[in-house]
Amino acid sequence: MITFQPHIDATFLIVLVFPACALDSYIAAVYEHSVILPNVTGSPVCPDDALMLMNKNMDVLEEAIKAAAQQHAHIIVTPEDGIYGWAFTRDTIFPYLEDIPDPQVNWIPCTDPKRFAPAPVQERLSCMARDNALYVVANIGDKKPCNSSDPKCPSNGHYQYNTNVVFDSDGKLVARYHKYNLFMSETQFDYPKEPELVTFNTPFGKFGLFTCFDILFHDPAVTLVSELQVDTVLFTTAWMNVLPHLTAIEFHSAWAMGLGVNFLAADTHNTSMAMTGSGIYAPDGPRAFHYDMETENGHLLVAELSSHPRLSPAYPAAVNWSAYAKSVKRFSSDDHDFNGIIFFDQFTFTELSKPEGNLTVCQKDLCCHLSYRMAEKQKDEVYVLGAFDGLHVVEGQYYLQICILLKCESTDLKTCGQPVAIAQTKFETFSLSGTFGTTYVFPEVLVSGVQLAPGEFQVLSDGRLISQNGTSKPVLTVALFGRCYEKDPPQPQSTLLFLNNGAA
Ligand SMILES: CC(C)(CO)[C@@H](O)C(=O)NCCC(=O)NCCS
Repeated sequence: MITFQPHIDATFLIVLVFPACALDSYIAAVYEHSVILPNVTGSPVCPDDALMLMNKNMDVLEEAIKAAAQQHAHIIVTPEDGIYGWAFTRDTIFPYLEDIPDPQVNWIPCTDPKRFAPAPVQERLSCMARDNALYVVANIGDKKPCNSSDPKCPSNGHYQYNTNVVFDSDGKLVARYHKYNLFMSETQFDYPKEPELVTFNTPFGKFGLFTCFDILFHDPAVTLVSELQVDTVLFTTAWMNVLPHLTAIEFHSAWAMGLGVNFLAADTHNTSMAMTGSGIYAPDGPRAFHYDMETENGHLLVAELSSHPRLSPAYPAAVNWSAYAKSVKRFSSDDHDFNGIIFFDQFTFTELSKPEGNLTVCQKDLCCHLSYRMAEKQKDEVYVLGAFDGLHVVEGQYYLQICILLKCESTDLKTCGQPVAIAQTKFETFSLSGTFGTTYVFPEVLVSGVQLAPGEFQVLSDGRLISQNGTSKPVLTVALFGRCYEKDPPQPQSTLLFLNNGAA
């Protein structure tokens, strides 16, 4: 605090010389928001009605932001589509959009609201950040005028972008990111011509941001970490959970671990769309997470993180994901292999028929090895080990290599791979590995009730995902989710491609 005193005191000098002292750790908050949706209309509403709906959502976000500030949070992330929802056409979303300037203009909307007016949403978000003295991350819609000299200019004369914005603790706009990998239903938005690598520096580390479906692809997500070396990723999402391997908390925590970054994931909450699952994840495991399919309530998470997780002594040395698996021979024959489907992909499975054992299952270039011991083999539960090496083509195209241990939906082997949320079987130990042809592997562990198991498993430098003492809750899924980005079709994937290939 600068106090007005006639002499220059020590506090004043420190503030002058170190305007922001570096912090070794900071307090992060994410808010899972149960978004108030507009009525579905065929024609656009007027701007006042659009703002009224957005203000209702911002009323709720403001309470969460105040509560986070009371718990001394330095930054809070709020979800994708959290201010206006998602059921739009290009025309009906238009009244919800604002022209969001490049942050280089140095703008505090709260103190200078008319400079790029009309911008009531940016003004209010900026004031929430300023009044509560913390960074606020939100997802809103940007519109950018274009004209007929641009052959790609949409017919309404505007590009429309799904956009993350960040306001610092003075309320200044410090980052703007336009979503690149739009999900199939997002026909209301355009994608930017090139993926944007958006970062900003704070006294508590370097931050990068992207949105939802971006997490499945190389750009900008992987580049932000591997080349721009961000410490923490800010992630807004409206994630529709897919068991057994693509639930929000499971996949987002695995991405943080696989790439070795902090990851703040704020999910929209809407149980009818299977949207729930937010978290504060560090490279060595989750610090806080939330999954709730029982209520329609929002939920605030607050936890402390290291500002530079890669510098911490606990940070694991680089992992060679295939070292162990390539050094051993097959554990078991393929005599009892069978096929099954996980989320439209045909896996090769083999059953864990004994209470303990060593198994191998292969598909194409990928062999997966499992060593395990169950606490007790339950008669009414069946587990399998599975392998998949191929291009996933439904709701997007991306090349996968996956090793997975999962509980089948029933004792009928035909149900293996179908969603199941509850289990009874505890494992005393497991060790899973695979002969991956990629360095991008995300280690997943999901336990009964769709929960995470912080601190109950680890990755060894030879690529084994192990649990020495088992997890305290019964196992749903243990997986090594590998991504072979170089085998993907070109990015980004247009809506047209989804229309041609989208099954479901
Ligand atoms: C898990 C996944 C990828 C399976 O296809 C899918 O269910 C999913 O959550 N996709 C990302 C959703 C997204 O971008 N939402 C924003 C607009 S509604």
